[in-house]
Amino acid sequence: MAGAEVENGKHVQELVENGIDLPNNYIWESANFGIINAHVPLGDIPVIDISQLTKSKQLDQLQSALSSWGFSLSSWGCFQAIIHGIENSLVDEVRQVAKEFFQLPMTEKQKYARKIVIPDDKRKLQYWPQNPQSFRRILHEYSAMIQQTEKQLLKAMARSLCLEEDCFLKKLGERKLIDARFNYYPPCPRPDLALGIKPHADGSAITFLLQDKEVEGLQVMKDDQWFHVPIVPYALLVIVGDQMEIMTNGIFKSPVHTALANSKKERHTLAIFSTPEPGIEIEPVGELINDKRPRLYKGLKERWLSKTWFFFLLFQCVV
Ligand SMILES: O=C(O)CCC(=O)C(=O)O
Ligand SMILES: [Fe+2]
Repeated sequence: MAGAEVENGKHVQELVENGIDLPNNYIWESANFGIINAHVPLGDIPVIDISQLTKSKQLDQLQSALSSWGFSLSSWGCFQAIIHGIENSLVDEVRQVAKEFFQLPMTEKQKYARKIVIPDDKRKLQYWPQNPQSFRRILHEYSAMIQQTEKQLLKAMARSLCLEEDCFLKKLGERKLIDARFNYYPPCPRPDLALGIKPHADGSAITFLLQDKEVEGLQVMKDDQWFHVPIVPYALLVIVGDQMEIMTNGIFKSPVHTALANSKKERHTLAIFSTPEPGIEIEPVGELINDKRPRLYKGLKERWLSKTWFFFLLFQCVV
């Protein structure tokens, strides 16, 4: 599914191509999240070697990156995964086809536009671009690798909470979904006024975010303060999603994050969202509910309220 904000029938990419100034309804105003600030402190986001998650040191790192116990100890809810088993060459290929896709004429991109992509029992290959030609092969390989990493990670996350290692995997169901969203942020005439992506928490169980190789823009909120997320070459930013927050009864928090636009440079990112099997209602793990920690649900996080400066492409990869 290709998706975008549309202004007078034009996508933001076309607004940029036609040299149109920022329309008023792209101006970001929020009572809750304040003004756009490109100069926030650098976040000390943990960097974790995924290949070592069987070791207790890395498991402790994982726990401290993700676990918030009560009010005294808060966590990032995300970390930079390195040595994740996905070859740098494949990551480069993914970036390359994403760039090529967004450079195609709008009419070509719109061939893949769908209002909704309903989960089915097979990959929705017909909605995946055939142009660039290697797009399908590369996305297929990449999503298969991500699935392996995800499995390893979900087990480690469970172990870090002293839970049976398959417990999250079981809760998400045998037919959980993997969605891939290619985000494209064209240069924006007023990045001080319009956001790339508005503050939100992901509705997934976990998200694997491949950041742009060079152009920064992501900010994450911790203790009510925004932090800038650095680019770690070839790392995947693993972000706790709302479903994981629910499964862990609020011990792992899904962090609010946002992406700024850039006045000169375009920016590409790829978010892979792992979500529960459709129809499954996610509940907290029983062992994480007790007298000290009653069953806790966070309400829905801030939803998408105003228009944002990006263009995306969403695919269902694996079921
Ligand atoms: O592009 C980014 O840096 C963030 C993307 C994101 O948060 C999302 O797609 O949910
Ligand atoms: Fe997100």
